[in-house]
Amino acid sequence: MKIMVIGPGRWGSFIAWYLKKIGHEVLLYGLNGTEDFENFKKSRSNGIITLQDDLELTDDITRAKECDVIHVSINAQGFRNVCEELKSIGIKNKIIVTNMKGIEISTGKRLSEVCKEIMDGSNKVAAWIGPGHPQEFYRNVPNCMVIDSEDEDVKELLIENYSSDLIRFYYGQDLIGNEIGAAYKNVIGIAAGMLDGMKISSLKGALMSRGCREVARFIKASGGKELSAYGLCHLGDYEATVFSQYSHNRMFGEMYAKSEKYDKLAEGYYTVKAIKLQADKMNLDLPINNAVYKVLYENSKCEEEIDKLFSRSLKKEFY
Ligand SMILES: NC(=O)C1=CN([C@@H]2O[C@H](COP(=O)(O)OP(=O)(O)OC[C@H]3O[C@@H](n4cnc5c(N)ncnc54)[C@H](OP(=O)(O)O)[C@@H]3O)[C@@H](O)[C@H]2O)C=CC1
Ligand SMILES: O=C(CO)COP(=O)(O)O
Repeated sequence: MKIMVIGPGRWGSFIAWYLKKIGHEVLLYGLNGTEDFENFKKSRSNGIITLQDDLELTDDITRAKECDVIHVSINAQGFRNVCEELKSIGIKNKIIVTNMKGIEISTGKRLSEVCKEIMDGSNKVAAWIGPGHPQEFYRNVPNCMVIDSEDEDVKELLIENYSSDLIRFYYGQDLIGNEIGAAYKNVIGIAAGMLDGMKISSLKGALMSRGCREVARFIKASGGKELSAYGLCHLGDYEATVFSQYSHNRMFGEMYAKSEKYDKLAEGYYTVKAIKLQADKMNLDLPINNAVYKVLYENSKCEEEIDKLFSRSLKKEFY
């Protein structure tokens, strides 16, 4: 297949490298003058991966018209603008794959919903999510991921063409739950980092268990399947987020707890706000999201929020 990947960052560059490695024709699109794209133009490397010589770099978005599939891997809050741009150049009859984890703050929409709202109805949308860091894949450590879509044929086509001994794809069965679970795990990752920063990492087991229950409640209230909280897109992504040295969200949380600055993209910082706004509208009890939100947006101290979580009324485990 001929494929464009939009976003030459940590994950987009890996997606491009991977798709090229398994035999597809790949264009990696970036904006001139941005650090990641300029580095690839100069050295074909970002310090994590080195792109194949015949993987084409382009700054011409209209070349998306030549492709069968368009992947997008930028910051989730910027996705609407990319959809508008693709629409403005007349993109039709393509498969759009979201390689991002987030929920739009201004609308509370999942990324596939944003895409469907804006793009021409002839396009199909899919989400490729689940655990995995480029640093691990690049040293040939395999992982299991998910491709989900409302369109069964698109799911089939992508999974047939993208599976390899490096990535074992599972057929997603709940686009709502999988997109929410993938986005929410970054909030849990920030909470995990805060525990590390406070030197109380032993609470991560409780965080994972209570986190899954909280996410399951939010997924159910949003029309998805509770079970998806326990699938690859959420629980299955905890090792890569709650424990990994490579997780930007975990590292952001750790540094925040230590009052240190972190300048890489941590999607959970935005997702926590999107979820808080939705939870307030839906009158939902999401204590971990609420605690992280209070720390990041209302100047509460991590220790104060832990105390509040522990002094909540006693509950049945599976309420
Ligand atoms: N296992 C998985 O599924 C993983 C998923 N992710 C997800 O991937 C997404 C991206 O994360 P990550 O790669 O770490 O982020 P990065 O910040 O490393 O990469 C984003 C890149 O997109 C570029 N960009 C932003 N806007 C545009 C635009 N309009 N057109 C072209 N390029 C643009 C950025 O340029 P600039 O430098 O100017 O901002 C940057 O190079 C996130 O949603 C993250 O959650 C990440 C890792 C693993
Ligand atoms: O989604 C990821 C791993 O699966 C990447 O997580 P971070 O953005 O926290 O590094």
